[in-house]
Amino acid sequence: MQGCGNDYLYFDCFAQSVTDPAGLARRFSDRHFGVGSDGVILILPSEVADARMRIFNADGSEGKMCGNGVRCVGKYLYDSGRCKKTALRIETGSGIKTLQLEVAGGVARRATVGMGPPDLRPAAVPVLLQGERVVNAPVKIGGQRWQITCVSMGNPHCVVFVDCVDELDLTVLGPLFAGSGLFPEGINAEFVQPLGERAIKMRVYERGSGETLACGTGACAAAVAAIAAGRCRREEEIAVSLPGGQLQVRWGERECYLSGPAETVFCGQLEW
Ligand SMILES: N[C@@H](CCC[C@H](N)C(=O)O)C(=O)O
Repeated sequence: MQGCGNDYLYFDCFAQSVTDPAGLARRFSDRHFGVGSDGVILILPSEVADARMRIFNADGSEGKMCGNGVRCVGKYLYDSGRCKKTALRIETGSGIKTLQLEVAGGVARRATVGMGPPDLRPAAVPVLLQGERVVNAPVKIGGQRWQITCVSMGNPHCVVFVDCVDELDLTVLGPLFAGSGLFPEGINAEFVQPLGERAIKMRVYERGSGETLACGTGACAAAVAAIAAGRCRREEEIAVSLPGGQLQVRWGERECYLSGPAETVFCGQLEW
């Protein structure tokens, strides 16, 4: 399934167990020698919610949360009949997320997720700035000066505002940020071009997967950073344009809400 082109291989673990999800992700995420994906997501039974999800990046590392993935998990639960409810609760590595599905023609097409409160003082902030609110903080990465805003959406994000995202070479910049030594837990780096008070355009270099067509937690982090930096208005829903499509983010009183599509690409069986 994919959400704005952020594609994962999903395994229904209600009826089977996957013993080596990290190895599976490394083997089958490869776009030439595998199936091709940004990683693997396991859909598991939960004792406290309708289901539990675990996300593994393409390099086998485990993430705590995936905004595009959790929408697809909701779609799978509904479409497969495992949980025929439009209001769902999914357990993730960063807590239980609530989902509201939009159904048309008998299948779930879109979902809105309560992503939890953003944290502008995340534990995984750059070592130099630990404990501080990191908004437009000056740092030097790759011999160049940048202003970074750090946001945790259950996973770590570093947001940088730029004039034009299309001009950037993320295959160079992404590894520079990741390898800067500032982010002990690794980092999802979002490069964001403000488009007004209610819209931003962004590209993302994800921890463990490289550049992806979209990142749900990243879209929330970017919108929160744009509001914190005074570039967008908190009262408005923010349209986030990504290479794979558009997501909507609203920073409500208590938490962030992420809305966007969820689509099935194909179903099949893997022999491994
Ligand atoms: N693409 C995801 C985030 C996946 C996990 C991330 N790479 C990490 O390691 O934190 C999303 O849609 O949020």
